[in-house]
Amino acid sequence: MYSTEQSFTQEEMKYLKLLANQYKNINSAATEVMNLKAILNLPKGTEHFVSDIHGEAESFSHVLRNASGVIKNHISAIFGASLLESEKKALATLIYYPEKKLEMMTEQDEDLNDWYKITLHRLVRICKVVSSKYTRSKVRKALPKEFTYIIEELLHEDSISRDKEMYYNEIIRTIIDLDQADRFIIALANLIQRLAIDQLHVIGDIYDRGPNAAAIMDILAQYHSVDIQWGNHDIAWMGAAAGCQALICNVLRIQTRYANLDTIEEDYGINLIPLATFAMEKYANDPCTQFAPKGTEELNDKDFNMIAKMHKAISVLQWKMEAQIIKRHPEFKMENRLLLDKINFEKGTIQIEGKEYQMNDMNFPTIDVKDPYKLTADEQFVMDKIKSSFINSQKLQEHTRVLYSKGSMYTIFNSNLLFHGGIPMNEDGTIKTVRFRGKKYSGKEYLDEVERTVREGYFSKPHSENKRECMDIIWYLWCGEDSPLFGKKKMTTFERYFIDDKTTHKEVSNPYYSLRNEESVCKMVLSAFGLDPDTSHIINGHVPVKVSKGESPIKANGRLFVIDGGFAKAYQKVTGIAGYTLIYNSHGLVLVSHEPFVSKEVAIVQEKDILSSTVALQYTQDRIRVRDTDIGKKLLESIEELEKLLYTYKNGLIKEQ
Ligand SMILES: O=P(O)(O)OC[C@H]1O[C@](O)(COP(=O)(O)O)[C@@H](O)[C@@H]1O
Ligand SMILES: [Mn+2]
Repeated sequence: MYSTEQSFTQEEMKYLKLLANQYKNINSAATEVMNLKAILNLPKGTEHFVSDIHGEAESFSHVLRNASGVIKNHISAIFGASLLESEKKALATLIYYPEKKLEMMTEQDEDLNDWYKITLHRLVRICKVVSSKYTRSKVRKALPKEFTYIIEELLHEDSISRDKEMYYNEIIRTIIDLDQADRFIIALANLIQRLAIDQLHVIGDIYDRGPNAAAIMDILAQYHSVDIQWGNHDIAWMGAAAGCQALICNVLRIQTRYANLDTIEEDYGINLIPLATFAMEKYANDPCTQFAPKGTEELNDKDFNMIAKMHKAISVLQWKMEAQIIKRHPEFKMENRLLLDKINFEKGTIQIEGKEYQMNDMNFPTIDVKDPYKLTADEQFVMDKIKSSFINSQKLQEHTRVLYSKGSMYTIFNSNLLFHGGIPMNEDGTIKTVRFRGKKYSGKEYLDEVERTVREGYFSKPHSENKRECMDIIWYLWCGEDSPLFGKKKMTTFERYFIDDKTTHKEVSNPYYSLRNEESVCKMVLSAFGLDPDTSHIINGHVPVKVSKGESPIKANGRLFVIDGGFAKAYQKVTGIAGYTLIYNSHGLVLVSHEPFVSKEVAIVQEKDILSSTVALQYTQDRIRVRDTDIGKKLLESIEELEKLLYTYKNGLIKEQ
């Protein structure tokens, strides 16, 4: 509170007068202070962290539906021993997949009235618990329009008096009598899912490898509250959508490598006929063995062969387009990635960093030995066509804008520092100073500057020199040594296709990836981002945690978590599990590991959840309240301003309106 000597600067008075327009008198300012103080005491909302989804929309959607175990925990806490395990499972599945589960119930052809009654009662009980963390107004905003009134009545009924209980039962009976039970159950199930998670964090790599990145983007686009930290694969798509040709080739190369042409053609409406025709003609008699697509049990021979040819054609085009960027930017120091001119076309070998290697394939019909990076007229035609399709794909551009508006290089949220890859560091454990666009930056400033450039690359004037420059930098972020999103000495794509000697495939990681095991290093990074090193955490994705080899996702004495456990099916052999997610609720942090997701059908029919285990990391006795969160800090500031306003009213400095 403020003493009578309290005086305000002119600036403050100006601000308080503006505030007085919103809170016109003592009563309204006082009411707001009381409301805000009440919010401060609510338990902190639940945060959900996922990473490296890599196109696996079905597993991702399942993990969102079960909120990494949050819903199951609510069911157990509410019903305890009063329900059989099988009943709890059935209830959980109903909440995750209400439409499908109801369809199955109706097929059973029994009288469902009792089931409806019991189920509706149970769902309302769960709704009461999940909504108790929020203000009434926030819950109201989440309610489905058509049932707002009834749900509010049910949520706030306390069954103390018999009258009330009768009223409550009456509502439920009416819902059933009017054949509205299905609709109502679906609405309640969705509401529970919606309220179970307050904030979703996606720590990068939504795209590539898996079949359905576009579906994931659709889910994220309409999710109630999400932030995204860009991954190297996302940035590649963002650059491609901006029109960077080298990245367009890269994303097409990966789509053909994993035989995911549907994402390109069906989801994004990008016409691949020019590439297919070109590839079929140029590689007519080439089996393109090294370019056989992966995970293709369902493909017929004809498609398989065509995709392999497209894969090779676009890869060669990629190396040509990349060479143009590398030559434009000596400061990228990527000349060692110029490999087409190191091929000895007579001997069938290649010279890399002073050593000669055997090439396993020497059929390069589009490469002019004298000028290996020059595009043939046909290649230029294909490139132009594809580029125009990327730029003009409405859906791709929509999704890219979601990545821009909800995404960033890093996010600081409730004392956690979230980023996909790493902070470039030196061997000695110091943060590396990087020359970027002519100036020197390190750590947070470097990431901020990179982020600004990524935005410029997409939003600045089409066809301008500046846009091209920024798009080149976006390409660098995909595969450059000092890219915080990539962070390896080089990306050995060419070597992986053409050289059998595996020593050439090695991609050496930046020292960050081993240094982050040390608590002191993580604390230093946290401090560099303005966070309290003793209570904050770093959360990363990007590098699959090799659980089967005994690696732990918890590093640096609990200061850092890596939650890339392998949503990507192609990587589950390496990790041994199907992904980690993290939950941060009002009790603390919980790490959840997942088993491979078989299919939606199995999840529903067998009522199979894929949670394999949960580890409570840092659990507090006292519940974490909104006052302890970032939002809480903002609310405390607002309360302080309102108290100043109250003071001005009470001391005649500002008139009530
Ligand atoms: O396993 P794939 O699809 O062949 O991709 C390998 C490439 O992917 C990368 O690992 C980058 O992808 P991630 O960000 O998923 O690790 C490169 O370093 C590597 O060259
Ligand atoms: Mn990655």
